[in-house]
Amino acid sequence: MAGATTIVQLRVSDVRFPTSLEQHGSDAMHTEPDYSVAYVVIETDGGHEGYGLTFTLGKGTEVVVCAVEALSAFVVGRTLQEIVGDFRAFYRLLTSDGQMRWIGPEKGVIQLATAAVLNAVWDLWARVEGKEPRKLVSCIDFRYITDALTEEEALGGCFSSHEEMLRDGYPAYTTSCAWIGYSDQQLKELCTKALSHDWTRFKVKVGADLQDDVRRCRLVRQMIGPDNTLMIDANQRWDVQEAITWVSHLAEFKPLWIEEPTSPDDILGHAVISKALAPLGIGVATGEQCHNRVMFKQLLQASALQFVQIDSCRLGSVNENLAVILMACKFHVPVCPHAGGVGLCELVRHLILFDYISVSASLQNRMCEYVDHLHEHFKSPVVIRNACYVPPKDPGYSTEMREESVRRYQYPQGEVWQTLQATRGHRT
Ligand SMILES: C[C@H](O)[C@@H](O)CC(=O)C(=O)O
Ligand SMILES: [Mg+2]
Repeated sequence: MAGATTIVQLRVSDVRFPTSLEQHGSDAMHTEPDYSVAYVVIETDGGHEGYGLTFTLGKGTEVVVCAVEALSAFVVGRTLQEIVGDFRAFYRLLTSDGQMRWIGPEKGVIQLATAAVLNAVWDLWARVEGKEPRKLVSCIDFRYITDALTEEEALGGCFSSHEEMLRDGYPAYTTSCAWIGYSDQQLKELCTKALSHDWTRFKVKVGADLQDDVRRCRLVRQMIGPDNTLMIDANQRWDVQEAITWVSHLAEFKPLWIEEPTSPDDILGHAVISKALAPLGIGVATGEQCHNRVMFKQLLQASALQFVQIDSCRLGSVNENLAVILMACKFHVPVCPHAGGVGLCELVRHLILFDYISVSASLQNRMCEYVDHLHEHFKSPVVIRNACYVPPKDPGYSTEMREESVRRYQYPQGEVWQTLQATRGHRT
């Protein structure tokens, strides 16, 4: 790395997209999401910039913005070299401040803010220089997980060639055909279109009404045929026994997994559901609201999930995602990241390529979520070829948004929101 680079400024914006107008992103628990981000820009004295974000659903983004501002004092004035020279210590500084940790620790709003800030640091670092495995493992805080994974074990990973990824890409599945607010007609049209673009794996939102679920799953299964893959996602709608009963009614449609059947905090509940559904050939997937490595450790130790859904903006950035990817490998559970939202596909492709090239060296039962909204707002948007993620080429973590997008969608002063409020009285 060149000479010392001091971070002199951190800016954060509340950027919201009115996706609820067309029910994009809707599910049984989040019926009208406005996909949003707390968007962070850090600037160095040498004129370098790093970009970071965390994903939100509209209201409350202002709270995350406030938490990012509270964390900025740990970042501004430090050199990049100081931070990445002992990234593990810096992660701990951010998450373990003797006063601030009281509003976490490592969970909720403060953890989302940590992700946004650290994603910006990773982006800055990746723009400035390359990295090697020992360095990456040194970024992980092993506190609370050494009973499941030690640093020595983490260093002994498998390695695979990146040539295959450059040639074929990383397999993806689509969630864009079957949000809960979409009509049956929309489902049909979107499935037809996706099939014509070589998609073979489809996720359907369920959990609001059983008869609707039966009809929608039947429709999608008929559209995609018996050989393509179907997943279902309840977004935490049920109690444990209710989940087992409800999903058993949907078993005839042969879903590969039920995602987030119950509270994301209920590890033993997930274990009970996993055990009950295993004879039906249905696995449990969870993680998009799993806020730290310790929760994932317990889910893995309790055999409570069969698919690990890391999230680039829910866990404390790359540092924690690396820890979870390595633990999942040790427990032989495939990582199938959560993506979509705003920018999650852009970020997560880096993590999934790391999993394949440096950790698992396997594609068995592995695929990464894809949602086809809002990529146009990013400077290095995701590229999908034959239903696979194409490896990114630009330096950095692909977190940089287009300036015009940030300006137009800034909440509430951006012109998009001003116009919506004036013309349609869109709720704020
Ligand atoms: C509110 C979000 O759109 C959520 O439904 C996303 C999700 O569960 C998924 O992509 O999986
Ligand atoms: Mg989900």
